[in-house]
Amino acid sequence: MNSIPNILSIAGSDPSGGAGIQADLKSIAACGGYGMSVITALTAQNTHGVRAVHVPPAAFLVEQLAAVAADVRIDAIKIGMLGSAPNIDAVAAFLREPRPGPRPAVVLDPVMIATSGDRLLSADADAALRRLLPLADVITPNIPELAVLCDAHPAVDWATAIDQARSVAAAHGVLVLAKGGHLEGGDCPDALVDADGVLLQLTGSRIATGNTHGTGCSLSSALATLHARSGDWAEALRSAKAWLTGSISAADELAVGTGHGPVNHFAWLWAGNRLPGRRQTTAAWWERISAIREAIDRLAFIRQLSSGELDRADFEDYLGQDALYLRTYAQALSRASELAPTVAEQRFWAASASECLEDELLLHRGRLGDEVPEPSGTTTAYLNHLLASGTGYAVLAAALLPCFWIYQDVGVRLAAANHPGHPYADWLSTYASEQFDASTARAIEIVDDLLAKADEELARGMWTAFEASGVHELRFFAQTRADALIPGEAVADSR
Ligand SMILES: Nc1ncnc2c1ncn2[C@@H]1O[C@H](COP(=O)(O)OP(=O)(O)O)[C@@H](O)[C@H]1O
Ligand SMILES: Cc1ncc(COP(=O)(O)OP(=O)(O)O)c(N)n1
Repeated sequence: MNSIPNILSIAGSDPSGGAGIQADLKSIAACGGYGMSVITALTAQNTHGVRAVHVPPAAFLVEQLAAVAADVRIDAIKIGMLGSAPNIDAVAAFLREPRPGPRPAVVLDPVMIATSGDRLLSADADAALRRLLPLADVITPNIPELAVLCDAHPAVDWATAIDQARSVAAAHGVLVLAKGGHLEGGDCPDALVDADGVLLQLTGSRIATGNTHGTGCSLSSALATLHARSGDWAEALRSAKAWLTGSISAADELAVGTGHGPVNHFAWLWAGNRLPGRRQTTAAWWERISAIREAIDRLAFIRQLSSGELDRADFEDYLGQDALYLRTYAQALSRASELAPTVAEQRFWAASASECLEDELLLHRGRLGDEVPEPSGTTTAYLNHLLASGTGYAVLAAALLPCFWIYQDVGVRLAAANHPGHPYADWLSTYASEQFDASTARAIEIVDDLLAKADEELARGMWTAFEASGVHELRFFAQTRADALIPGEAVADSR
């Protein structure tokens, strides 16, 4: 079970290790992620400032992005120094590309000028950067960058900074993290702001140190990583700020350069602090059972049903087991209705049970007559698993979900393969159902809500029930003669 999110940093290199991708990779690791870095620009800088900047052709940035995305699941993206307008456009195109799986959250640190005063974005790139802003979920400008984004003078007080953040959020449809690092005074507040105002404000005391090189890079990477773990911006910001404060407090323990030195990224962990646990979501579960889903798609039964080559006797075997399955599955749905804490959820499960029995009558009896086969060992094992999960609502809901979700997902491809002369045209036409799509979405929503409220032990139990049902789905589809695979082997191959 993989609980370490993959975080992609798209940023420039700081050879002194305090800012840029070097800071990003340290921050991602310190906050519990696996860091990857696509490099936009090389700087020659140290703790005193930037001596030179080299921006390679945007085509090479495109190559790097494509190589990573072709192979690695990306759970979140942090964007830092982009250097040039062509680089910005290349990143915008990458973010717009459709790809399978949940969309990664994007944190954009609109790096323009280093605290040392050196430019890190070419002067002609401001317009391109504005076009990129709406593709991010959160942007993290410092006070001077915020001023550029709203064509105003840099704020000299916190209230003005918040006003500017609100106007940028409204103009670009993005959350803005306003940061107080560049203000005078003993406080160092940060606030998450949307078009309507402050969503969350965190106060903090200014730590008396000159070693704050790379704090912006570090904070934005930490935010992306912690959001990938928790799924919640407010929670991610609280944890990121606590971690960064610890890292700034311990910055003077390092002896790196004689200027404006870096923060101590691992001090917080070395002091024995623990990261918050990763919050689970059904989207992540769905990813984790991708091998099971792919194995289902590879089954001869599915492929032959899709092409129309499936032997009629194999089809009838499947229908017989499906009819038996649906009867007891309806009991498990009714049990969920009995356990549901709200009337809305009670009604949802009860309606699903009723639809399931109607399907059994309409779809199966019409084709099979009154002949009811014996349940196979595979069918019995799946049903026993569902009935045994009925001791608690959350675990039962998680166990029921794959039957909605996998059936709907496989059904999309089967329905697409249908055509007027298809030998199983009437059966395949039952797969494209907007009503079933809506029920699947509702079941996902219910299980996600339950997961958000579950403690670690319950979440583990829910995942175990969900994964087991995924395996039972595979075995169920694999049980006809069409598949030479022994179901146990198919499952072993898929995990
Ligand atoms: N001396 C400091 N003490 C505590 N927190 C600081 C200090 N300097 C910066 N921070 C925090 O570091 C983060 C980055 O802030 P800021 O310096 O405003 O951005 P940037 O590094 O992008 O210029 C913010 O969370 C800010 O509150
Ligand atoms: C390569 C590179 N990227 C970004 C920055 C700017 O760093 P930031 O975290 O905004 O902090 P300061 O060091 O400017 O306070 C950089 N210097 N180099």
